[in-house]
Order: sequence, then C-alpha cells, then structure tokens
Amino acid sequence: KSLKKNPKIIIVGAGLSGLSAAVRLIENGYDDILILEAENRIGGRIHSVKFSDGFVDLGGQWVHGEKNNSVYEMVDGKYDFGETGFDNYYPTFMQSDGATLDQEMCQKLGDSAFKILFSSYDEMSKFQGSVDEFFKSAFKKEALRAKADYSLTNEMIDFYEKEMNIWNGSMTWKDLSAPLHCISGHNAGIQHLTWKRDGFKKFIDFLIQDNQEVLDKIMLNKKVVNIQWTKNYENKLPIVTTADGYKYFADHIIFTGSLGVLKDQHRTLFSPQLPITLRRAIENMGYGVIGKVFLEFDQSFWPINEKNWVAYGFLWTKEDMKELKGTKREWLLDVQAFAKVDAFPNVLEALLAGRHMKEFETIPDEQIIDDTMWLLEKFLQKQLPRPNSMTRTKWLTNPNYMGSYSFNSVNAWKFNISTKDLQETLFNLKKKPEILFAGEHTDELYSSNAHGAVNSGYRAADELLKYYL
Ligand SMILES: Cc1cc2nc3c(=O)[nH]c(=O)nc-3n(C[C@H](O)[C@H](O)[C@H](O)COP(=O)(O)OP(=O)(O)OC[C@H]3O[C@@H](n4cnc5c(N)ncnc54)[C@H](O)[C@@H]3O)c2cc1C
Repeated sequence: KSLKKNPKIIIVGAGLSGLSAAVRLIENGYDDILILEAENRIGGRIHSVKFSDGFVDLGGQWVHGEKNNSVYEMVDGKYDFGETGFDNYYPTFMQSDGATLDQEMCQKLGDSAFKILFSSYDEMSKFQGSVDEFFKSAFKKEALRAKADYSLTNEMIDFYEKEMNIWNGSMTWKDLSAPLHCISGHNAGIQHLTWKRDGFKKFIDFLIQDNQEVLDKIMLNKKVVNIQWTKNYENKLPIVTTADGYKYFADHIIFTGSLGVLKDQHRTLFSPQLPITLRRAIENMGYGVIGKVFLEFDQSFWPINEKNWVAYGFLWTKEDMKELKGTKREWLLDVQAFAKVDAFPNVLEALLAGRHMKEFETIPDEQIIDDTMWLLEKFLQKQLPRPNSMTRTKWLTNPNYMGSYSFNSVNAWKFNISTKDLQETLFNLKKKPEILFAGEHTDELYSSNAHGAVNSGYRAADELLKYYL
C-alpha cells in the first residue's frame, strides 16, 4: 500500500491525553500535527490556579499510587512529591450539635466500611446490583456487631456514600456498579502524592520537556463543532469545523473531549452519526462531577500541628438535613469533609459530590464563602475568621467538560459495556483509521485518573504508528 510518510493528524483537545498522543507521535517522527483546543489554556482537567503562595488544583490533584502509574513513573526520582496523609488516617468525625463523638467507634465503623468497599471483591464481584445496595446490607451487619448506635450507623452510611461519589464523580452510589467497581485498576503505593505548591501542571512540564515543539502545534480558543468523517468513501479526507467557521482537513483525527462532552454533543459533533456500538457505550457509561472549594485564612484554626490530622469529616444528622432542605444552602448537604492541603498550612479544602452540584456551581462566590463558613461554624461550634480568599470548581457547567470524570455505572454492567468500547476507531472504506478516541474514559484500567488519560493518549498514537508500520 502507498502510505503518506508524514500524515496530517489533528488532535482535538490539549489535555493530558491529547498532549501525550502528540508527544508520542512527535517522538516517532510524525510531526504534522495540529492540536485544536476549545479553552484559552492547555491542560484540560489539569488546572492548577494561583492561590495563596502557590498553585492549587481545581482538577486532578493527587497521584494515585506508584506502581504501573505512568504519571508517577515519568517523574520518579526527578520530583520530590509531598503526601497528604489521607491513606492511613481518619478524619476527625464531627456532628453539628458539637456532641463529642466516640472517635474510636467511628474509626471501627470506618475500618468496616473500607473492608466492605475495597477488600470484599470476591462477594462484591458476584453481586449484580449497585455499590449502594451491597454496602448498606453488609455495613448494617457490621454496625450491629460493633453495637453502634442506629443514627450513627446511618450517618456513617451517608458519609461513605459521599466518599464513593467523590471517588467516582457519581451523583448517587445507586449508579455505581458493584461488580465493575471490583475490576477498576489499582496502583500499589502511596495513594495521595501531591505536587506541593507546584500543582499538577508541573507534570505537563515533564511530559513535554523533550518535545517542547508540541506547544507550537496548539491553537487555543478553537472549539471543534463538527467532524465530518468519510465512512463510505475511499479517497476523501475528513473535515474538522471549528466554531469560528474554519475548516481543517486531516488524514487522522484523535478526539479527546470528555465523556460528558460526547454524551452531550456527539449527535452534532460527528457526521455521519457515530456507529450504534459507540453511541450505546457513550450513553451508558457513567460520568458525573465532584466539587472543591479552597479557603485561605490568615492562620489555621484546625490542628495543623497534630501529625495525624487530615480533615474534619461531617456526619449529617437527619435534623441537619431537614434544616437545609429547600433552603438556598441545600447544596451544603453534598459537602463531605474539609481537608488540609499539603504545603499550604493556611488553606482548607472542601470536597463535595452528589445531587446538588449544579446549584453549587451556579451560586456566586460570595455565597460560597458565606455558606461554607456557616457550615464550618455550625460543626465546629465556634466563631471563625473570614477567609482571605476562595477559589472553587465549575466543571459541570463548563460545556468543554460537562463534569469531572467517568465511572463504571450500573447501566454499563447491564448492557455489558466497558471503557474499551469507548475506544472504537472509525475507519473509512480503505480501512484507514480516520477517527480515534482517547481520554481518561477510554482507558481500560485507570479511567477517571490522570495516568489513565496519559495511557489513552499513548494508546491512540500507537494505533496510528502501528498502521504506518
Ligand atoms: C475535579 C477533578 C479532580 C480530579 N482529581 C484527580 C486526582 O486527584 N488524581 C488523578 O489522577 N486524576 C484526577 N482527576 C482526573 C484527571 O484530571 C483527568 O482524568 C485527566 O486530566 C483527563 O484528561 P483528558 O485528556 O482525558 O481530558 P481533558 O483534560 O478534559 O482534555 C480534553 C480537552 O479537550 C478540550 N475540548 C473538549 N471539547 C472540545 C471541542 N469540541 N473542541 C476542542 N477542544 C475540546 C477540553 O477543553 C480539554 O482541554 C480529576 C479530575 C477533576 C475534574
């Protein structure tokens, strides 16, 4: 066959997967690349913003594990990671009435919760339902055995639902598939390594350090609105149209927009329509959102000097929930914890996920400060200083993301769909790979993670390299 020596490749998106694909192609001599990025910056869901005396991460924050983790391995020995300490310690559990909670009992229940969620894979993998159903029935038995109070048991269940929603980006753990939860990849080693005051953006420096030319190939503020692929033709080229009306031709296109973008826009983004197999996978794989609020104070009022202190964990009573339902502060019900931030002694970070994320993202900054301070004062039972500054996330309402990351849903299990189905390459009649898909949601083992995104970019680039070899 007569193949072009240096085909034209368009990569849609300059997040980790797009940049990784570009680097891999350039390293192999394929440098006729154009990267079209909708935002006015690179990095995508890696978004480190200036805050306090460094950078905090609105997107990917921690390196989860060391073994077989492409992010960790790329910088191993070249970067001195920090550590949040979440792996080995429990938060200080708090209740809104200031009652002194039996921390030992809470931790005992916490141990049971972790065992059920992360060490019962034998039973869980055979369970056909959701993580919610599996967890509740097992946890209630454990709580009974531990002679835990009925209301504490329910408050802990609510706490671990939030934990799982934050891990998975789900709105409710009723959507999380129990058997698929058991097959997600795990990278051994420390689970919460940090980039200290540098932010995750530091990783991008490592990723492109030997191929800086990749930066010259990026066009910012170039939102792709349509990709016309040539399904039934042999000798036509696909055409990419951007929102400003420009058209670009290419031999191959690597599309890295999020699963949220695909769910929302695939019907208008691709003409002709994507194959039914791919559409089914897009529609049924899970994708949701988490939120973060960073607050900076003059000085810490949390026990930052206690070696093992990691966070305040909120146990919401029924009365608390009733009090907030129907009010403008209802979104606070999604807040699980306020955690310390490694390398920032004066910064607290709230983590949240659940049913109120749209409200959270659409209320003004001033209200976010008022509400989070109201919440902290309620649980800590004291007056607190106002923060000097605040920054928060808005991933769901940004049309270039529509959420934070993908998860293995109950529907994916029901319809036998895996992340692999989201990798389906579109070929033209000559069997030329025309549109390839990358992005965290397409990685078989580490979807939802930064290293999953990197792996997916390499995989898509390798598929093209293989074609040319
Ligand atoms: C809040 C949050 C917390 C996270 N925490 C962690 C963590 O602690 N550890 C971890 O490992 N991972 C974490 N992740 C996940 C990790 O950040 C992502 O998996 C990874 O960054 C995704 O990279 P990607 O290239 O797949 O997608 P993206 O980063 O979304 O890149 C895709 C790019 O395509 C662009 N785009 C979209 N549509 C178009 C279009 N039509 N035209 C042109 N461009 C388009 C987007 O703007 C974006 O830049 C977190 C993510 C979020 C949001």
